Parts: sequence; C-alpha cells; structure tokens
Amino acid sequence: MLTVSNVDLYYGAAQALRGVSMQARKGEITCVLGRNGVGKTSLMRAIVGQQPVRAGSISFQGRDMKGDAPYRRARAGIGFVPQGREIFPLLTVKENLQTGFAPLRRAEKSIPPHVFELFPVLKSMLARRGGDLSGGQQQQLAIGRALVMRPGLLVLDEPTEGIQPSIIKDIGRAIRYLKEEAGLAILLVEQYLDFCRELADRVYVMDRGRIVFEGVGADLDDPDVRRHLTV
Ligand SMILES: Nc1ncnc2c1ncn2[C@@H]1O[C@H](COP(=O)(O)OP(=O)(O)OP(=O)(O)O)[C@@H](O)[C@H]1O
Repeated sequence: MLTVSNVDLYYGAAQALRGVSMQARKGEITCVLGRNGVGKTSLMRAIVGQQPVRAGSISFQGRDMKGDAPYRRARAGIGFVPQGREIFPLLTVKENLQTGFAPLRRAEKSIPPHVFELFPVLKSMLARRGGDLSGGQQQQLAIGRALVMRPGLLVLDEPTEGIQPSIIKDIGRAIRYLKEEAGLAILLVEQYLDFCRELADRVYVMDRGRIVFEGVGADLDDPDVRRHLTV
C-alpha cells in the first residue's frame, strides 16, 4: 500500500501541493482528478521521486520512501507511466521495453508474457522504432515498459490523453486485469471522467494543491464533486 501524508511541494516560492494525504491499495484502482494545473502531476512526481517534497511523508509497503531516488522506488515496486509517455523514439519497441530491466536482478531480466497478452500490437512491432508508433501504441508501450519492472504499484498520469477510443478501451481492460488478476495497486490521474467512473474503486479530487474530496467512483456524479472538475 502507498500512503502519502501531509505532503507539501514547492517550485521555488510557488507551492504546488498543500498538505496532501492519500492512499492507494493493492487490488484497487485509485483515481486522482482535477482541473488543469491543480497539482496532479506534481503529486505523481513526488510519489515516484522525480520531485522532492518539502514536508510530509511518502511510504510504500510500510517503508519510508521520501528521501529515496527514483530508481530505488522503482526497485521497491513503484512503476510509472508518465504524462506524454516519454518513450525513446530512436530505440526499437523491444529496446524500449528492455529499459525497464534497469532496476531488476539478472535472473529477472525478461519481458513478462502478460505484456504481450495485454498489448499484442507490441509483439508484432518489436523491431519498429518507438517514434514510428501511433500515440496509442506508444501509450501501450509506456505501460508495457513499466510492467517489465514487475511493479506492485502502477502510477499512470493521464493514459488516455490524445488517444483514440478503441485504444482507450484496451488500456481500460488492461488496467482492470492488472488490478484483478495481477493484484496491483493502480494509481491513475485522469481528466476523462467516464474512464474514471468505470474503473475507480476510490477517487480523490484536487483543487489548488489540495485534496478537496475523497470518495468512490459513483460519487463523480455528485454536483458538488462536478463543481471541482468543470472549468
Ligand atoms: N517544473 C515546474 N516549475 C514551476 N512550476 C511548475 C512546474 N511544474 C508544475 N508547476 C506548477 O505547479 C502547479 C501544478 O502543476 P501540475 O502539473 O502538477 O498540475 P496538473 O494538475 O497535473 O495539471 P495538468 O492537468 O495540466 O497536467 C501549476 O501551477 C504549474 O504551473
């Protein structure tokens, strides 16, 4: 389980997170929603160690992670699919997947079969360059690369952004499989409300650096919650 407690995060003098507390549990999908610029990406970057926090604590499976570098968190089981995917355009699909080997022990350096079962397109495109894939295929590759690290927690920052509906369905199906069959904890940032409502066991809504609502997927129909999400 991931536990974030009272986290403050600053960019220079500007405070992006204000006393943020939340949890993501094994076998559950936790969605973080909110308008543009409210701090969702900052929270994900704090969790995976890409952005230092000034106060508060972040623990995963009972271990304090706050001062740990990103590779240590990856090794501890935190996988990250960043906003914009950040795949390597000049490396092949296979090489992109193999970059996920970095935190693994020698005996573990293989691509788990469920990566190709969830995203068969990756298998048929192993020799293609990442940059030649469509946006949706790149998103599947970014998820596949995170799965190569055998995470216990998968953090996804807006996986449906700019993706065509058929691939959004595939990604939704994959996320549900990873929760139900692989027992992962899933933490998902989303702007796409219907996607969250369908998938989420637990939702957090952010506004101006704070968590302003905590509930379940069905609560997304509540007008008070909608108020925080409409521009
Ligand atoms: N590297 C940075 N340097 C300075 N300010 C930043 C930086 N990254 C984000 N911010 C600011 O921090 C605040 C929160 O941004 P963040 O990207 O976390 O929000 P978000 O909810 O993820 O937005 P979006 O939905 O647009 O991705 C914003 O005011 C943003 O301008």
